[in-house]
Amino acid sequence: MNLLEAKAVSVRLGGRNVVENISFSIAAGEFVGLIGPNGAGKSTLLKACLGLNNASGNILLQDTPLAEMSAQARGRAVSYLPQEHEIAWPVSVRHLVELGRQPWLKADGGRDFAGRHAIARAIARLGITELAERPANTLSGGERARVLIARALAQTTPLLLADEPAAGLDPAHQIGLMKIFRSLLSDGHSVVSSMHDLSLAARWCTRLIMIDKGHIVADDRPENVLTADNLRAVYGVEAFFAEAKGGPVLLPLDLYSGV
Ligand SMILES: Nc1ncnc2c1ncn2[C@@H]1O[C@H](COP(=O)(O)OP(=O)(O)OP(=O)(O)O)[C@@H](O)[C@H]1O
Repeated sequence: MNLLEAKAVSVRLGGRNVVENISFSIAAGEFVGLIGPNGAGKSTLLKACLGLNNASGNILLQDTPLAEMSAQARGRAVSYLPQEHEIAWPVSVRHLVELGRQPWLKADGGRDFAGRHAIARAIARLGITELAERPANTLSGGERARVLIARALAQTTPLLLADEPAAGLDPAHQIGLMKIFRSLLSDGHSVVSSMHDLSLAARWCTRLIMIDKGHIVADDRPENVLTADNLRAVYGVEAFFAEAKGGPVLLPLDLYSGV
């Protein structure tokens, strides 16, 4: 069973196809990096997989068409970390993380025992125990990002779709986040995450889907996607590649001159 299947998905915005005829599937135990330049269609594709925009084609979550699922069933199948980290209200960090349990709350008001564990685990994993009683709208950008990741993890879904989750995190927290995502795979969970840091993508993802102008240009193991040719053609950059003891290193060095 696939956790997610996208079949011929297109999204039309502002009079043009921003995502065009994209198909892919996500099995259990994958960490898929969604990469591509600004405006390539990554966020739009993630939103289409959640039913958040007016997409054509078919999306299936665990073999069930998204369109036939209740909001609660969707919330139990997939969690989402949006690119925007706006928190308008002075709710406590703990309460914000607790909101991740919404799809699991019982209509009879019965206690969500699994939820208590999930919330505590998510708070510990993201290292935000000290922040738990703080109003979430007073946090720094990186702290806010970690709180929202904790909320998504508290949802305990088999699939997490994350839109640039590493943006705004310092290097230690970026690596910590990559390790958390990788640790989810051993439970059969999967993560699909848009990302701009190609070194993180090369090192931590099990697979990369490279998008350009609304199309998939490569979908394979990181080393087969992050080639000099693809980086020139899609990003217009020349990059330095090396193999360090801890994994691959990829550093964009200059603009590709096209000669
Ligand atoms: N509501 C909208 N109306 C018109 N065009 C839109 C709308 N939303 C997004 N777009 C356009 O669709 C294209 C894809 O946007 P999207 O946010 O999916 O890109 P992205 O790959 O996530 O980019 P980034 O890396 O900059 O976050 C962009 O050119 C964007 O300007």
